[in-house]
Amino acid sequence: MKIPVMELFGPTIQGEGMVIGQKTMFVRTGGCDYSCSWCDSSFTWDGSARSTLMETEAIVSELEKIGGERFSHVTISGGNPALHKGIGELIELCHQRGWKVAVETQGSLWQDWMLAIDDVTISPKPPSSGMETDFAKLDHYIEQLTAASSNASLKVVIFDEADFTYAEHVHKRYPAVPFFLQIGNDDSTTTDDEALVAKLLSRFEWLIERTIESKEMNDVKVLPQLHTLLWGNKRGV
Ligand SMILES: C[S@@+](CC[C@H](N)C(=O)[O-])C[C@H]1O[C@@H](n2cnc3c(N)ncnc32)[C@H](O)[C@@H]1O
Ligand SMILES: Nc1nc2[nH]cc(C(=O)O)c2c(=O)[nH]1
Ligand code: SF4
Ligand SMILES: [Mg+2]
Repeated sequence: MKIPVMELFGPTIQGEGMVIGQKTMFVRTGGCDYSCSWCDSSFTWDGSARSTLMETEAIVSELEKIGGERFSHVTISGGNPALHKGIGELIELCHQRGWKVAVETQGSLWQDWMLAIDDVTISPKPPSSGMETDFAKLDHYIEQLTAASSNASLKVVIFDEADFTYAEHVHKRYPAVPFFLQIGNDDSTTTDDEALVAKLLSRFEWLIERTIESKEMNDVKVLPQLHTLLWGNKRGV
């Protein structure tokens, strides 16, 4: 089956969430059912860049070509990878080669292949994104993953106080799911890395302090986007 691919890159490290630091390749798919105001990968859905329709075997060959034998983990992100049925076949091909597979999605669309993923990150969107969470859909998502004992986590990006309140609500609704807070990057186009890092570290400190204050947030992890601290807004890292 064919999948629209925006970019394939790596090996790099996973810069976010539950498997932060994990050496991994990335497959970034095209298209999203959301349009978050601060999306750092808006080229996947805003028409500014083109995807390439690729057979799953060709994706695997390309990963082998650019990553050689220097990886055993593949992260599928987007856009929303859950738009694409063909990813089930891609997961199978990766597993046949002994690679683990992670996915990044916002939890708005379900695919049965989600149950075959080794690390599922669900990132529901807070008010600052301009998107609205369909909690009935998210409930269903979490139920299916929990029933299958999937290795899943929730990750909420935080820009402001309203986002923090939203995150408290989400964590309270799904207390058994490992929960991550991630600092938001409000300037995902600047090339001034020094100023960007200074701003992100100061926002990170604010988020840590805010979390320390909150009695709803006793069992959470607070993280930056490690790749942004290291490489700024550079694409393909
Ligand atoms: C580009 S999205 C693609 C996967 C999926 N559409 C999603 O949103 O989960 C990958 C991750 O980047 C996060 N992200 C996007 N823009 C960001 C920004 N400006 N600052 C911090 N995190 C951001 C998303 O919340 C998500 O967790
Ligand atoms: N290094 C690195 N880590 C990431 N974690 C999530 C990413 C994404 O854009 O989905 C991402 C990315 O683009 N690069
Ligand atoms: S859901 Fe993810 S890819 Fe889609 S617009 Fe939001 S951050 Fe970007
Ligand atoms: Mg990213």
